[in-house]
Amino acid sequence: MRAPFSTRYMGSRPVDEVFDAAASGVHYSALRLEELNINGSMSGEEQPTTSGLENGHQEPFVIGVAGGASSGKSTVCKMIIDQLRDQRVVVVTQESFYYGFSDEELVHVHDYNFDHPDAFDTELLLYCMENLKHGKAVDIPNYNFKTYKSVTSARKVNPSDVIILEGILVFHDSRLRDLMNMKIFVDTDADARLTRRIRRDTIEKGRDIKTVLDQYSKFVKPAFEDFILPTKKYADIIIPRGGDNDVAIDLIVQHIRTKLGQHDLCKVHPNLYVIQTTYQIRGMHTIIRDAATTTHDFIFYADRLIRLVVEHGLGHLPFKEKQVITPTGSVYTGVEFSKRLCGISVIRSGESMENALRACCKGIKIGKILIHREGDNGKQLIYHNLPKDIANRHVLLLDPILGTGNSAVQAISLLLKKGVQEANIIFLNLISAPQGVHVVSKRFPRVKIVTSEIDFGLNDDFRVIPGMGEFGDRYFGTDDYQSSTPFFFDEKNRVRLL
Ligand SMILES: O=P(O)(O)OC[C@H]1O[C@H](OP(=O)(O)OP(=O)(O)O)[C@H](O)[C@@H]1O
Ligand SMILES: O=c1cc[nH]c(=O)[nH]1
Repeated sequence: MRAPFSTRYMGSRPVDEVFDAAASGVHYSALRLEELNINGSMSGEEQPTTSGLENGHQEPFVIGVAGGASSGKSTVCKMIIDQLRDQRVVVVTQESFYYGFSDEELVHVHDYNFDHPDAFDTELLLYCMENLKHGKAVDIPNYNFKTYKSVTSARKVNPSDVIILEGILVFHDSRLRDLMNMKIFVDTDADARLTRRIRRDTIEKGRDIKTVLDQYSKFVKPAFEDFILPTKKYADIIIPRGGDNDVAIDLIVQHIRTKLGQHDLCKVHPNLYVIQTTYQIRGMHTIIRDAATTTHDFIFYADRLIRLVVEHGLGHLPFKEKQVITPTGSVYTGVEFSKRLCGISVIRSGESMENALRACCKGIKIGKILIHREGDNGKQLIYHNLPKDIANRHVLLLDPILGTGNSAVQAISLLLKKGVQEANIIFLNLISAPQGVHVVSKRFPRVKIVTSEIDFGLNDDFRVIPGMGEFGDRYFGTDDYQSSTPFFFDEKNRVRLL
């Protein structure tokens, strides 16, 4: 239903206010990274804990791009699309959802506030976005700016890997916000927005400057302050200077690419679980991947990430329903953790994950496997010490890197030989290369792989790219280079010391 015409009128303000800076004067760096809470730890008798992080990989990645009129939102969208050229991207603009005018209403069109939330058919927009998010094609209306009429079912939009919803008020309705995986606010200062508006409306729309300034002071500026600016607080990323900010757009595209890489791999391998990324997780990865990070910091941040992966992995264990009586005498119906577990670490890097597992599962038995690297691509099993009753246990296999997958195949083959059920193995790691995921999943489709990031691939030395170098050397302090050692990347993207 179209909202009452009158609710979309607003009081006018004098033209001389037009040139007041609407920007609050608050300075933002290129990206405001939202800090998200990560689950803490728990303990208990060999008790795994569940993680709040979900593996929501089946749906398209929805990006909301909001900001004042003429702030450069469509330029930002275009730059994102251009850089994501190998992905299927669809753009939905909020402007398509303007209510059309009846002939009687057209008489008052100059008193109409096009920057008010009620100017849009938000219910229809929500319906379309929900359908696209669930993989269904939709018909998007077409609003004609010259005739002020709306044609329903004007454009068929097919579901896509990435959906960008762009418009001045796309963050206004919480139901729309909830559909978005990433929210970007284009934060261009008021003078720049007004200058662009004057240029666009006088040159492209043939309007005179007085009409443009009148509309700005009467509707555009107040609506920006009352409705658009207050939605900035919902943004995950704020881009100052809009499309001129190449650095911010590069970072956004890189982040989307990472998400989409994981997304595709998860579609192909239903046994792969990538913990849902947050800027906290990206921040920790940024530190451990940095060649200049000290051993001390590497251990600290690797440990934090390992803890998250362990918590997430434990969430895949079976459980039984259990009822307890609370101190209020009430019944709480909950679950009981599976008790028959063990950890198996692949020496030596996997040993770095033992403490996190012990911290979550008190008293857990931990066995070991040593696999020797023969050349770079061959692996040989050298030693193992496993719990005697391992065949009756769920096994959490610990190794922070899944590269070629050769070590994992050796380790899993041994576990199966010892009678462990394939479906009872959960392989926990921090970084997986797609090659390793394919190898392990093809050979052992029932083994669950839980990881925190999927990288691009392997280099000629079978090192994960971009990776983090030799995990064991960096964690246990046996790496050659220190943060002060100068290095460069050779033609094969390997770190070389000077
Ligand atoms: O998937 P892949 O190609 O087999 O590579 C992964 C293996 O490489 C690392 O161990 P590494 O041989 O570096 O030994 P370390 O843990 O003793 O440092 C890692 O801990 C894995 O075990
Ligand atoms: O990149 C790699 C590959 C295997 N093992 C590591 O530690 N790093």
